[in-house]
Amino acid sequence: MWRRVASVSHFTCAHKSIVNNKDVCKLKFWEAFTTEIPRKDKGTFQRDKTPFITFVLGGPGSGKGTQCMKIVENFGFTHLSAGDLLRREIAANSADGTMILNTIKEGKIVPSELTIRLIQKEMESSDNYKFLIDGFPRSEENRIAFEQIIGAEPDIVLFFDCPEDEMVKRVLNRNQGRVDDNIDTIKKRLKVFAALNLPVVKYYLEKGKLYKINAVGTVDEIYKQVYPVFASFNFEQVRA
Ligand SMILES: Nc1ncnc2c1ncn2[C@@H]1O[C@H](COP(=O)(O)OP(=O)(O)OP(=O)(O)O)[C@@H](O)[C@H]1O
Ligand SMILES: Nc1ccn([C@H]2C[C@H](O)[C@@H](COP(=O)(O)O)O2)c(=O)n1
Ligand SMILES: [Mg+2]
Repeated sequence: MWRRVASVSHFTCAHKSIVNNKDVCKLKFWEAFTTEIPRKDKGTFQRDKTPFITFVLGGPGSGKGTQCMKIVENFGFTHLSAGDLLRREIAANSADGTMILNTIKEGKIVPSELTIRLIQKEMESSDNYKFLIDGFPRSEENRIAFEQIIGAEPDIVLFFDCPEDEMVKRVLNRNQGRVDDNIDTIKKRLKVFAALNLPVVKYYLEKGKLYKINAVGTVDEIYKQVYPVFASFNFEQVRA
C-alpha cells in the first residue's frame, strides 16, 4: 500500500491549532482526510515539447475554475480540473467511481495515484504544451506523488486567496448540482483545505513560484491581477 507518511509528518503537530479536533490530531494526521489504494508502477510522461505547467490553488469556491476559463480564452491553455476529471469517473461509472463519490461527499482527498493518472492521461493526449492544473495538488502527498510519477514540477503556481465566508457564499450559490455543494461538506472541505492544502501553498511560496491573487472582488477585477502573470511569459495570445 502506498502512503507517504514521512513527507507530511512534519506538519502533524503544526496544524493542531487549525483543526480543532483533538482526535483527528492523535491519528497520523492526514490519514483522517485520505483514502488508501495499492500502488502501481511509476508512470512516465514524455513530450517533445517541454510542458508549461501551472498549478491553480485556492479553497472551495475561491474562483479557480472561473479564472481558468479566462486564461484559456486569452492564452490558449488546456484546463485540467482535477475535480472535473474525478467527477467524470463518477459519471462514467468507472471501477473507482463509487470510491471517488464517497470521498468527495466526505470532503476528503482521493488517492494521489488515481488523480495523477487522470491528469497524466489528459496531458499525454493533448497537442498543447500549456496546462492549467486546477485543484491540484491538494496535499503535500499529492504534490510529491506528482513530482515522482510525472517527473515534473510546476513552472508557476496561482493561489486564489479568499476569506472563508465568501467561499461558503459562492459555493452555496453555485447551483451546478454538485454533491459537495452543501454546508456540511463545505465545512469539511474547508478543514481539509486549511490542514492539507495550505502547506502546499507555503511550499511554493518558499520556492518563489507562488503568485498570490486577492480573490475578493468581481471576476474582472480578479482577472486584472491574473492577466499580467501570464502576459509576463510572452505566450502567444489567442485573444487579447
Ligand atoms: N469573483 C467572483 N465573485 C462572485 N462570484 C464568483 C466569483 N468568481 C466565481 N464566482 C462564482 O462562485 C462559484 C464558485 O466559483 P468556481 O467554481 O470558479 O470556484 P472553484 O474555486 O473552482 O471552486 P471548487 O474548488 O469548489 O471547484 C461559481 O458559481 C462562480 O460563478
Ligand atoms: N487533487 C484533488 C482534487 C479534487 N479532489 C476531490 C475532492 C474535492 O473536494 C473534489 C472537488 O474538487 P474541486 O472541483 O473543488 O477542485 O474532488 C481530490 O480528491 N483531489
Ligand atoms: Mg472548480
